[in-house]
Amino acid sequence: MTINELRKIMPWIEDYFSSFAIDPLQFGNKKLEELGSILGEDYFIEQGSSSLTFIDGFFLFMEQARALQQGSGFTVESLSVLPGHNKNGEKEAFSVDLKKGEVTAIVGPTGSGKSRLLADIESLAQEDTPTGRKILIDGRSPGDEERFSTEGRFIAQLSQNMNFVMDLSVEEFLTMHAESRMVDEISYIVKKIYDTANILAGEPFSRETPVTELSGGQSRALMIADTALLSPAPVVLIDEIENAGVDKIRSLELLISNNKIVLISTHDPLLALSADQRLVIQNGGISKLLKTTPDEKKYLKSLKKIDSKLTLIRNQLRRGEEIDFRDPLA
Ligand SMILES: Nc1ncnc2c1ncn2[C@@H]1O[C@H](COP(=O)(O)OP(=O)(O)OP(=O)(O)O)[C@@H](O)[C@H]1O
Repeated sequence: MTINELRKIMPWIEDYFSSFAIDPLQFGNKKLEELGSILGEDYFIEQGSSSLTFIDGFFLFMEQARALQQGSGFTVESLSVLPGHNKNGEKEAFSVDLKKGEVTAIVGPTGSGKSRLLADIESLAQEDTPTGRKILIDGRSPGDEERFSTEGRFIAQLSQNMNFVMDLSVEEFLTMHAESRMVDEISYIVKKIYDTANILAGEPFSRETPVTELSGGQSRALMIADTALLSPAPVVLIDEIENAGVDKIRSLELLISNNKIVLISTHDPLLALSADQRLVIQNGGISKLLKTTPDEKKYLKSLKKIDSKLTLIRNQLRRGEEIDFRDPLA
């Protein structure tokens, strides 16, 4: 195929050419293999490469881009947390298996070690963190490459503070992320994430807002929508969604609907009971694993009513209004 023909089916290959300072339009009717002799070996040596590496690299680039287009290529059926020890050095009693499509809440007093457990999973701990826990993916220990690679990471973490380091608008940020994921309909997915984030956020924001100017709740909402709709990561860790001023139940539903393994550290009864099960952490160690019972699920309905009433009052207070006492729950 000529370079023009290749560009037609894979427009993103232009990036590869530009990394060698080659303008593909200039050689559109040539074949890739001809570039070596047209430009000469010295040209490639000047670029710190060789014509052979240029050709080999092209095929590698194509393979990686294709893999990206088809998602991360990474599916995870289960994560296992093998016992470590609590803050007194006492061994945890059992290991925990987390499966695809399951939501697990992590509950326990302040300072008990909920964030530590999330951090162990995030770093795929191999007995090398303060808890001594070991994390297995689909029953096997991850290799160093999986643990330390910054590319194609399969765990997405939504932490309590979202700090953006780049001064881009919301639209530019989402477009850049969508481009890097090589999705086909960039403007469609950008709009979908933006609309969803605005539904989740307490206060709406515009596409032109610089990400660094978003409030805590708005940036959290943006990251939740982005993680649910664009990130291929099959594992999502959430640290205390409740303090962020986002619609927590909708956020959870959005993440669950994407068939991921979701772990959420929480002090919120509504979130804890929305999960399929909850891990109880005490003094740095996992002490219990409780399945959410049918009675608890039933109770969840009344909790939701109380919660929506609370949200209403919170919004009235925020808007500087007086509280409406007409509702029987008030
Ligand atoms: N098994 C352990 N061994 C040693 N240190 C631990 C262990 N588990 C947790 N810690 C440490 O205890 C401290 C508190 O833990 P962490 O921040 O995870 O608590 P938390 O439950 O998330 O608290 P909060 O609810 O306030 O966010 C951290 O410094 C953490 O590293």
